[in-house]
Amino acid sequence: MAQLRIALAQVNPTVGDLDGNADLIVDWTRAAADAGAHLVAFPEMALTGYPVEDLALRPSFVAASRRALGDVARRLADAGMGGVPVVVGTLDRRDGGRRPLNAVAWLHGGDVLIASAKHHLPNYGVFDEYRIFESADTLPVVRLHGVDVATVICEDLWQDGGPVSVTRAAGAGLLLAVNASPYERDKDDVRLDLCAGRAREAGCTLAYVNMVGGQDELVFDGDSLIVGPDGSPIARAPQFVDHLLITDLDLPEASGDPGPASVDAPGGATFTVERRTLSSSPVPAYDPEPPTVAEPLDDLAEIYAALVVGTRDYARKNGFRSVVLGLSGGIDSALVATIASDAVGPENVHVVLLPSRYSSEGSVSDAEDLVKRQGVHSRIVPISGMVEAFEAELDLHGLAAENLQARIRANVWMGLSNEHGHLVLTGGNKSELATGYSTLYGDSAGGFAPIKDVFKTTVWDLARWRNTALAADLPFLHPFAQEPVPEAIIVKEPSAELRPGQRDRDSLPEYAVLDPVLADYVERDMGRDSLVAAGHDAGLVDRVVRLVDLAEYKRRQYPPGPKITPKNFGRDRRLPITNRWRERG
Ligand SMILES: Nc1ncnc2c1ncn2[C@@H]1O[C@H](COP(=O)(O)OP(=O)(O)OC[C@H]2O[C@@H]([n+]3cccc(C(=O)O)c3)[C@H](O)[C@@H]2O)[C@@H](O)[C@H]1O
Ligand SMILES: Nc1ncnc2c1ncn2[C@@H]1O[C@H](COP(=O)(O)OP(=O)(O)OP(=O)(O)O)[C@@H](O)[C@H]1O
Ligand SMILES: NC(=O)CC[C@H](N)C(=O)O
Repeated sequence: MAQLRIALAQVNPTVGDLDGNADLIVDWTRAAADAGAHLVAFPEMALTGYPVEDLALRPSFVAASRRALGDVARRLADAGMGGVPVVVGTLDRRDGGRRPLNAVAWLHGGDVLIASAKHHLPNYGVFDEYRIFESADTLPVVRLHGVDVATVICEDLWQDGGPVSVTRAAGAGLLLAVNASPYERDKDDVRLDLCAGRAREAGCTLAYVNMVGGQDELVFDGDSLIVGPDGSPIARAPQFVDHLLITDLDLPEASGDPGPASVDAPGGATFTVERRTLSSSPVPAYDPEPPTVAEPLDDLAEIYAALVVGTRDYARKNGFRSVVLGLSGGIDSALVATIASDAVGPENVHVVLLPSRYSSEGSVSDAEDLVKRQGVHSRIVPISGMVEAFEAELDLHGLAAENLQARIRANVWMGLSNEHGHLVLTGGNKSELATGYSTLYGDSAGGFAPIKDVFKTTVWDLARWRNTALAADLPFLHPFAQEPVPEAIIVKEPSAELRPGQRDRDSLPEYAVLDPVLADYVERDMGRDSLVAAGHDAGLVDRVVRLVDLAEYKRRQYPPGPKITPKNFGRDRRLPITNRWRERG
């Protein structure tokens, strides 16, 4: 056996920021080298950020990415780190290739030593990789201190018959997977099982490095890990934070046999095994450090973390230091304000209380209680006068007059955003987006929507969870002196307060009944008959399905927000707006 100290760099790159990401790679390699690592691995497309979407189709970006990779290799060597091999995901192109490659490169001694590319291109859910990349059939195997290390890229683990299926025959002693695997609820357990199964298939230890941070509607949770050849966990990084996972591994030494130059995979592809040797003699024995094994977060903690990180990184990476939102005294805007305080700090959160003639007493007093608890900036802008002026000029009645209030509120947020440079946060939840229960250009206006993928029942759960959570539970929670969400806001009946006595339940089924139907229809794509067969009331199903189908046009105009479920409204669910298909009984 040979000893190797592996560093998995769970970093947060920014899409398109080649210079900033290059600095990240150099800085983290330095930290890994200082910790005595023999190999440092960065996530999939760490140099470009992920996903680059159609930027990959722009020759200027591909060329700049290729130049940046060579520059990083030279910078590492110039800084005295050329002796530590660095494995990094990047964007590449084959001479004469039709499309670019989602690639992984080994940097060593100032050079780009070897570059291979992803075989399985995910093209479902939020992914569009067939559109932008071409697939490759190579398995790189690099001999490092006597251990043969093979590399694969993210989706290559998720599909059968790819490079993992030939790793055992290629004789690898360590399989290194570089990933950009977005968060969704419970995915950490799925990934652990997946890695365990692939380690057993490959017959060797598997090291999995994932990205962390937010990119538009995706949030990467990190959760990098290492499992042994029998699938048993060896090391695990904490979720949602930058982390250098350093682990000492005992790995089998490569045999003298040069191994096959190509291997047929069970699915029919033939993989070329591209071999290089960096050093064939083992590292002298040293005292290994105990591995880090972080506990995964529980369900509500990880959802909340995803919402905070998604909001924080959207604001930061788009140049916003502060946010503004309407605070109504209802639970949705209360939770969004709390997420915002955790994401950018209460000193950078500006809330506006916009009472109308229909606002309840608690609308202002409960909102003010939250302002006091969290220490955010607030102002009151009564809207009755603006509404009356508008009504008088336009002669609006009924729903048109009701919606006017929501639109005037949105004008206030956008005005303050234009004036002070705040990002406007939008308060709609997934139950509202699903049923179209929001006003176009009114409460649905804004730049980023932190809870758009969170069903209303989970909104309440998260508010309760946050009131009990301590800064020790998650490193980025603000240490409020008291519970940040007033109990009065959590227990009150939901209402848009656009007309006297309006309650959500006059327009929608109770959320406890609605949300399970929505989960089955929206996230599991069940048709009308399957929904009824699953036990949902037939009348309720017909009503809900109709509301969802008719609201597609509203969703298409909704701001982006963090994905936390298996199917979000956004890249995950693409339906025609003009659509006469109706689910019928
Ligand atoms: N297929 C299509 N493609 C493009 N546009 C389409 C369209 N169909 C209608 N439209 C447009 O959409 C308009 C109707 O949508 P919209 O103006 O939103 O109005 P609408 O959906 O009729 O009313 C908003 C509803 O949201 C409720 N709500 C719930 C929670 C909070 C709030 C709040 O504001 O705080 C509101 C409110 O009580 C009311 O029931 C039509 O007048 C038309 O202009
Ligand atoms: N009186 C108000 N002052 C400030 N903002 C408001 C007011 N009323 C509504 N809004 C804005 O419009 C959004 C939509 O209102 P909606 O009633 O759907 O949500 P909510 O009041 O936060 O929660 P709930 O639905 O539980 O009452 C709010 O989140 C808030 O941003
Ligand atoms: N970047 C990828 O290839 C990600 C795809 C993979 N199924 C995941 O979600 O982890």
